[in-house]
Amino acid sequence: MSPSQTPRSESPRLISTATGDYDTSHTPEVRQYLKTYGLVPPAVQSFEVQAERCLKLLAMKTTPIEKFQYLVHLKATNVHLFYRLLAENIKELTPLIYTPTVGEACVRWHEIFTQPEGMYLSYSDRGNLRQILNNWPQNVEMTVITDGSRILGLGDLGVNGMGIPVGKLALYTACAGIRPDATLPLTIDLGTSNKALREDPLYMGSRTPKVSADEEREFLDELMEALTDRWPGIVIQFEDFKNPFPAIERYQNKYTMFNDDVQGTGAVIVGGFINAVKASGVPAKDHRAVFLGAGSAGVGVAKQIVEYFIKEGIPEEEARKKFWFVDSNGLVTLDRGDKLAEHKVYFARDDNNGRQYQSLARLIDYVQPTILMGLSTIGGAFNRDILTKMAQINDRPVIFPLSNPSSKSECTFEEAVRHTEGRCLFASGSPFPSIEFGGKLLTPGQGNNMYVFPGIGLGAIISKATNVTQDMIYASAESLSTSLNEQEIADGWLYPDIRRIREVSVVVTRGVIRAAQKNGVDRVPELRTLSDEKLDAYIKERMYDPFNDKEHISEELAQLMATASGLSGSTHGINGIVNGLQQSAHL
Ligand SMILES: NC(=O)C1=CN([C@@H]2O[C@H](COP(=O)(O)OP(=O)(O)OC[C@H]3O[C@@H](n4cnc5c(N)ncnc54)[C@H](O)[C@@H]3O)[C@@H](O)[C@H]2O)C=CC1
Ligand SMILES: CC(=O)C(=O)O
Ligand SMILES: [Mg+2]
Repeated sequence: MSPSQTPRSESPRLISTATGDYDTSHTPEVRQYLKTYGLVPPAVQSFEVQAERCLKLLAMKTTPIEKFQYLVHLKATNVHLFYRLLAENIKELTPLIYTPTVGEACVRWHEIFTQPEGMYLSYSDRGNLRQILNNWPQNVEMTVITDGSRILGLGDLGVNGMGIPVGKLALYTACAGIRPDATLPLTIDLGTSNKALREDPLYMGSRTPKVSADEEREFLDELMEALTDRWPGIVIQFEDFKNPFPAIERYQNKYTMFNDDVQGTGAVIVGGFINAVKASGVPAKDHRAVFLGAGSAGVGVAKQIVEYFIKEGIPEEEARKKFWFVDSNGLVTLDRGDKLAEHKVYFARDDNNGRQYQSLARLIDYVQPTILMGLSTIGGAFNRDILTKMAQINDRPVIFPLSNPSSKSECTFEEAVRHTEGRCLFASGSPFPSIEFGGKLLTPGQGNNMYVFPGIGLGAIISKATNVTQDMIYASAESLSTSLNEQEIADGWLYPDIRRIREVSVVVTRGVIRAAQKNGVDRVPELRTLSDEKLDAYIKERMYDPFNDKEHISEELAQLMATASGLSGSTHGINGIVNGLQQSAHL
């Protein structure tokens, strides 16, 4: 074919975002078809060659933020290549698009912004939300919403919080294969309590203080209705709200929604906790947990551990008493003299005999806990003294510093290992490197909701669930705990290798779908009769594969790609296609 020939068809073409059109892996025939012939350098390049260039470019960037920006650019210009690169390097790249780097990116969002990557809806837009949603050009299956009011452990960052929905949804695509063009990062601009941002000339949100709780509720009522009207079947994840409880209460039985910080975090920690309990050698009934931080994540985690204890045969009243919470005012007790937020009351102690504990160290002496959880946003709070105490009390202390990003982690992996003589059962919210200790290579667990939210979302989408029930959330935890392979179990890991996240997400998705069916909230009866094996195959088939994007490609184009690769009519994936491409000479 000569470059001057017209393409064989005007439409339909690759329509996702057209960002894959300039992919240098396309053959001359495909370029002709896409009308990109001559607009792309002549050589046809395999993914391996493309990846080599991307990784070299990434290595040339000296700071995490520069690397983050390069990956934002890659996603905007070649979405499939971005996801191929991410799939092949998930362990190395996740810290650059998610915690910890996304934390710094959000803090500096107003300085580093180059292009919009989602929707912004402001309080002043109320009354028109449904109409504004029409401006989003694609069909949406999954949205992540934040109001930016508690971004990781970094406080209220207003609309700078957009990095979080963008990062979470990139993981939805990378980990569970939700199509990138079916995701909507959504930031609602309800004002911010962050005065410095309000006064910064580069800040891109409203320069007003945060609206009241009543105003927020009215706005969210309109938004939830608008979203489900515009995209019936949409799954809505709430993320990083300072006070997430009213929305959970109000919407969980009305819409297909969940809150990731309360419910997703609870599930991921139960998933690892089940394995930690087994490894600790201490039966569930003998565990005692001290939590530093009694916010949405802390209470969400503890509530789900209570559910686990109950399933282990421990009565609820006894299970509830296994928790001691410390917040910024000390041990949470019923008689400490301040008005407790409603979510803390369930775990507030009434057996403290009037004694109030301000110091974590003294509380540890008093409780003698087997478990220490950190969801406090206080970096370094698990200091040498605290860790040493935990090691003195327990053979295998459970140490979970879960605050994000890394700077807010209550301790590092190295500190936990060193001060517990390598005996701790450890998971942190942000990743830490493996370390050598006592002649062994020790690898930390990452107790981050990224292990479950992709499967919760995909399970709800596939089963067309009317609601995300608590059983679906709990099922994600149980499924996660069973997803470790023999080697991971033998090595004493609490969570599976993140490099297997797509396999793990299939297991989690299946568990979530089965729970939806059990609760009768599913709307795809055909899936009920499938065996687990067949359901897994169905889930995998449904997942977007950046190496072999079959959707939104016309038959003609698919044929053209397959012909070029010598795989006519087959869907063997990019590797097959790439091998073919490498052999085909450019014109
Ligand atoms: N690993 C994971 O998957 C997740 C981690 N997180 C992290 O958990 C942290 C907390 O999140 P939320 O509970 O939503 O925030 P939050 O603001 O609702 O709660 C923070 C809690 O820490 C307490 N606190 C603050 N200063 C303290 C101090 N000096 N001593 C003792 N307690 C203190 C507060 O009183 C409050 O109870 C954040 O860093 C967040 O990034 C949250 C969700 C998921
Ligand atoms: C991981 C997460 O959701 C958080 O730190 O808020
Ligand atoms: Mg969060």
